[in-house]
Amino acid sequence: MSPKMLEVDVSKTFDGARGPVKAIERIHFSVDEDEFVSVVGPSGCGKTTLLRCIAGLATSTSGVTRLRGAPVVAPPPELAVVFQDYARSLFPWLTVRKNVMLPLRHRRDVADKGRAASEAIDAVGLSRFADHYPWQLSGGMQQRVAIARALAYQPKVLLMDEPFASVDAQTRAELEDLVLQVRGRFRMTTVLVTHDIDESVYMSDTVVVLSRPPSTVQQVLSVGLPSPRNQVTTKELPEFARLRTEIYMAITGGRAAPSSTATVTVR
Ligand SMILES: Nc1ncnc2c1ncn2[C@@H]1O[C@H](COP(=O)(O)OP(=O)(O)OP(=O)(O)O)[C@@H](O)[C@H]1O
Repeated sequence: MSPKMLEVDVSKTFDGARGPVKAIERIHFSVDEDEFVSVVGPSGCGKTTLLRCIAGLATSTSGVTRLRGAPVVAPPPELAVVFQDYARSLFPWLTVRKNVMLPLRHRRDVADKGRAASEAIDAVGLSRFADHYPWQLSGGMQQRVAIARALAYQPKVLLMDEPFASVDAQTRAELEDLVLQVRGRFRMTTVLVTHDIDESVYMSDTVVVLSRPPSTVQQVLSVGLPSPRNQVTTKELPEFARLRTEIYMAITGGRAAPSSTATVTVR
């Protein structure tokens, strides 16, 4: 049997000022090729720490993450990360095109780097702005640039840490749909960390629900909603409401379920 695209097994204890801080007891789950997995959980349960360990940007205290069977000990070349803070992840003195091309300098296997950058910029709808600087763009457009940069890199695995948290609700919905479109086109395995339960259901094939810290995997839910997803009709489906309620109940330990219309965010 061929290995999973990602086999995540992370435990993490930090050296705090007042002794060890056990952030992650043990988080263990796997991700198939081309699968879209969201990770949700209560505030401070270690979502960012988990993503950093999967990306090889931090080391697990015990356990190991495997990418196609190989242990991740440093950031693997076939993996890209989109962070929440687009303002800090883009270089203000470089144009959109140059920002997008920057990581490609390490990719000897991408023959036509200019074309890869143009295709990614086009995919996020920013062709007209390729020669603009980030500070000439809105927040949502800057986050599109960060997504384009990850796409141009042509990663096998895309990790995203709260990528839409800093933009307004309408832009957020647009970016969610953009990621769903390009994910299919670029054939990527994707792991999304989010506070937003609705977003996790809307975007994913699978939702991994974490417990309070020191965190473990509390529940893994398959999302069988039809694709392509639609911001209105998908969210009206009874199955969407059932899943969001189940996740909400798991995270809050059974407090009253949300109404069917409010967006559910866990902080
Ligand atoms: N470098 C560090 N040193 C000590 N403790 C840390 C460090 N980084 C994170 N922690 C602790 O580990 C726990 C998990 O933090 P993390 O940021 O991964 O959680 P999170 O789920 O992403 O948080 P949020 O929901 O607020 O985004 C927290 O208790 C945090 O204080």
